Amino acid sequence: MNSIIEIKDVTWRRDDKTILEDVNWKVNPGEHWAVLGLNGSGKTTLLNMINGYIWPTKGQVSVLGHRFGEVDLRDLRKSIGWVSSSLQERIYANERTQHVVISGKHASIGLYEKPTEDDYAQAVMWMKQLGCAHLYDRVYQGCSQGEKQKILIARALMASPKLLVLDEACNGLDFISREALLKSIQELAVSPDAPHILFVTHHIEEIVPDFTHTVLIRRGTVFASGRTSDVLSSSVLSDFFETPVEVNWRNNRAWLTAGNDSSNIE
Ligand SMILES: Nc1ncnc2c1ncn2[C@@H]1O[C@H](COP(=O)(O)OP(=O)(O)OP(=O)(O)O)[C@@H](O)[C@H]1O
Repeated sequence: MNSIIEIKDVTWRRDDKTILEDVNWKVNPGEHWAVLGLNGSGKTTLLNMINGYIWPTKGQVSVLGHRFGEVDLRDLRKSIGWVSSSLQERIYANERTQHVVISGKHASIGLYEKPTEDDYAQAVMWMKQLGCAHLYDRVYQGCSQGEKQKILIARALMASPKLLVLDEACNGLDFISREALLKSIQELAVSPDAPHILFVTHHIEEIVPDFTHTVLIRRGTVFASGRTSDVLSSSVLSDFFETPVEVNWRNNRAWLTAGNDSSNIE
């Protein structure tokens, strides 16, 4: 497979509005990407396109080596895991954690078949990988926000996806829960046969070193993309945010502070 994702000259218009414009972006095998953009910049639209929920007005999309128009999108979606807040809201309140995880095997909400021994064994394996095996047999709704995210990631892994989209996975987490989740995601990223990860965020400090590459989305266009260490520089980000910011690297992570002149931040 030459590329995991290839988006060529893609534009998407809705009504009179251009939501994505001339987007070019390539994810190669072996890369994990952070997707960073402000509210309304077009990240979700781009993800919806990658998952085949919307079709480009212009340009070409290939995902996991399949060109849109030449592939059954329902089949393709089986290879894509997606964890988002909208999924969080759909899980049944009284479901046990291991059953939430097992439901990922067929991407269903709830279970329609009696799980096999093998299903339970796999659920435990993925819960261990995510550092949440201690939550086995707990009621899902009783888990904390960070614990729920780990369970939902384990759920997505039950289908052995080749691409895993984590959409604002750290939203609503306190510092400790956020760091615990990021640690689990990093361990997943370096594990054998790890899926390619797309980590969508508003926050630079969530971009851990295993996200080898970063794409910056602004107003429906790719502002910059490339190796994370190159993209997350003070000069690139000051241009991106259109206000001076300073990036400090600590433990291979970029930390952002407003620069001298923060008068543009309202
Ligand atoms: N179906 C649609 N019809 C019209 N406008 C849309 C549609 N989908 C998205 N938009 C608009 O496109 C822009 C980009 O939205 P999108 O949800 O992709 O941004 P985002 O980067 O994911 O934002 P956030 O970080 O706030 O979730 C927004 O202005 C949004 O209102």
